[in-house]
Amino acid sequence: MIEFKQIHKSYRVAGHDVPALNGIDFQIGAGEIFGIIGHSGAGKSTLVRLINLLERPSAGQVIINGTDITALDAAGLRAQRQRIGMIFQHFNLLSSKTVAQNVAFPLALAGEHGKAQIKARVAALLARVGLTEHADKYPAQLSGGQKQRVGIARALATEPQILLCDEATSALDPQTTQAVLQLLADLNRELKLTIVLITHEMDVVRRIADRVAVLDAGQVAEIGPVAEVFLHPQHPTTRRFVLEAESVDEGEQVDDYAHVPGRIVRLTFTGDATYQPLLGAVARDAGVDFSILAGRIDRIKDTPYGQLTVAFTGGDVNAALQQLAARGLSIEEVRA
Ligand SMILES: Nc1ncnc2c1ncn2[C@@H]1O[C@H](COP(=O)(O)OP(=O)(O)OP(=O)(O)O)[C@@H](O)[C@H]1O
Repeated sequence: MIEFKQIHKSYRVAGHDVPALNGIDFQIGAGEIFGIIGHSGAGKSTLVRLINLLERPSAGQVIINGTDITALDAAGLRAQRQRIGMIFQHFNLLSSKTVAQNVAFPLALAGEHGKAQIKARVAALLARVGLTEHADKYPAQLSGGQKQRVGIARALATEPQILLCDEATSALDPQTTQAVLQLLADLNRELKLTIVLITHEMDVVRRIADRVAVLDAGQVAEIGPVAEVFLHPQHPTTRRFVLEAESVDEGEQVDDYAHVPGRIVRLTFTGDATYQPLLGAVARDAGVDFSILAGRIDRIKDTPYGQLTVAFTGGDVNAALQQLAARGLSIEEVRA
């Protein structure tokens, strides 16, 4: 478990303190995939770099599995860092070393492994990330997705319990992003690896994270299970991220509905309800008509969800909405 306790961090720039984090106080559970999302300058990189003490807090504590890492001595910190892997947006591979040598590097650095042992471990890691036949190539000969797989294999070499991902898919195309996220999700399950990923893309969080914290100006604006935060965003920053992810312009949409008669609501279905014919049954029962103005069915990690914007006319609309709510749908009024 990773605990941030009353973290403050400022940078000293030209004689002035520039605040980056302002009272961060939350926990990340062991084995979780935890997303940290925020706009540029929100403090994401600073926060994630506190976990391996690439940055030190100005005040507060970072506690990992009960140990206050801000209080460790140099040897303690070295040992702690081996239990934390990190991958980066631009991969940070050594260009003069082969794929296998890049992956072997942290093992050689740790100094605890013999040559044969390193060779076997590197082979196993490369097989796991699907790069066996690229072992002797140099980074420049690989695609972006392959480079990030090398980054992942290298980060996992010392068998860390925590993997930090700093915009790890931001330089990749959508298809490659999907494959790398799938690999991270599989590794999380297989190795019970805790994954902390920072991103400015809600879609990355939606695909693999269990929980998310939305950072805004150095503070946590919103935190919770991804489905909750994504489907019912409370903070304006979160709403903006969700709308970006869905390519929806809410203002435009409401204007478009100006000529649509009836009461307009947004219905959110999750889990099994997503595939049930609830809307038709309830409409028949309450004697209302409905027209669907917008809709999507998608997944948040493994949970299917549907969101429909619907205009109800005629009959007893209140009764229809009550019935839908009773069946577990959540209902937001778009226009009364
Ligand atoms: N080494 C540094 N020296 C001075 N100021 C810094 C340093 N690193 C970050 N900052 C400042 O701290 C604040 C938070 O930066 P940080 O890089 O953590 O944000 P971020 O959310 O990761 O942004 P981005 O997505 O652009 O990387 C910003 O105001 C930034 O200018």
